[in-house]
Amino acid sequence: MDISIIGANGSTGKHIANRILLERILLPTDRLQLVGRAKGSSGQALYGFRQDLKDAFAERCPIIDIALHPEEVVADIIIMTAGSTIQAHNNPDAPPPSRDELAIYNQQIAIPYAEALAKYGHGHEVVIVVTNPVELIVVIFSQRYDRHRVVGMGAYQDSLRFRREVARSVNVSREAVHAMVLGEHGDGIVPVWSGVTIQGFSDNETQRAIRTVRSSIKSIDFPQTLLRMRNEIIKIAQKGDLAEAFQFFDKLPPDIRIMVGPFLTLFSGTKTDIATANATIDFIKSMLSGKDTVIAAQVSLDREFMNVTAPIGAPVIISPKGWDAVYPISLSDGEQYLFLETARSIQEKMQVWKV
Ligand SMILES: NC(=O)c1ccc[n+]([C@@H]2O[C@H](COP(=O)([O-])OP(=O)(O)OC[C@H]3O[C@@H](n4cnc5c(N)ncnc54)[C@H](O)[C@@H]3O)[C@@H](O)[C@H]2O)c1
Repeated sequence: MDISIIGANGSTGKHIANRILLERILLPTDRLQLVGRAKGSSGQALYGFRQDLKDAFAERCPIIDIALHPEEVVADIIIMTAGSTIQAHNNPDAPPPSRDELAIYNQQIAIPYAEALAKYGHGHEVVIVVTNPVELIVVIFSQRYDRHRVVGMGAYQDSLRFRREVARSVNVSREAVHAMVLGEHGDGIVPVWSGVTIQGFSDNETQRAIRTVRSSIKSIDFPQTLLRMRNEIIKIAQKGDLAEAFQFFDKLPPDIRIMVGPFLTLFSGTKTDIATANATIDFIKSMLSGKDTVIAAQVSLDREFMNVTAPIGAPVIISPKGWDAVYPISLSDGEQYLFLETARSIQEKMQVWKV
């Protein structure tokens, strides 16, 4: 098996490469391809990065090659991590950072890779999209290549965060909580409270626990609550008191923490690259396990779920071929409303971004 990481010299790309080798996802006879751009420092730095990986993993290293042009990308699994990332700012009058700011720039990076894949690919590649805005980059690849072989990591990572935050609030381990986040990897997230199960809790106990910890009784109130709480915490972070901001964060409801956590991390001057690499590796392992696994991921829907046609986080069955089908979970009325509103908002953005 071959894996290609586009943007391998970036912080997320590097962590992913390291984890692939650490967890022996590739055998010494397999190939890892590190992809950078010919113009710019990353192309040069990849030669050094390859050397560092060889030093670290010696005979456990797969064959590592370097590609500096989109048409040279060849692999069974292509991980798209190239692109710019959002920056924190300290201007209280400016809107909070949003992944949407990256659209124009990252779109231009993704298109040549999607076109090269459509032209030179063997048709069996699976593309895992990490680059933001995830929905946009998923649609760019899906328009040019088999959409069932393109999946975005955002909803998967948000779901892992949701499980962890619920677990933290009810004092169990993340493994004991099953939960999904659908919708957008951004303000339009849809935490599916109606589907939460907690190992060791009866249905009644689960419902009681959820009522105690969730941010709003009704899903339709969630977006407003999220905006209000996020603005409050960003103000504290912009004052420069990150210790206080993280104390405030710990008291927030779990569905708010999913969204606020990455922003607060950004304001502290660091990134979410380790968690993202971890989620990507987790995802690849599930995909390669051969078992039909249901996960939340951004895919380009064509009416398979709630009659929506948009790139959006949906419950899908994944396999080594990508996503085979949507898994028909039922949502509460409020969650359905949120999901459809998010789909409408994503469709509007796609029109603005002209895809
Ligand atoms: N989905 C998620 O949960 C999640 C989490 C973290 C980051 N991200 C996204 O992943 C992307 C990368 O984030 P990062 O923190 O690693 O950024 P980074 O700036 O550290 O790395 C980006 C890399 O992309 C490379 N690059 C730029 N243009 C390229 C091109 N044309 N071809 C090949 N490589 C190119 C750069 O040289 C750089 O090495 C961003 O869009 C970020 O928003 C997503």
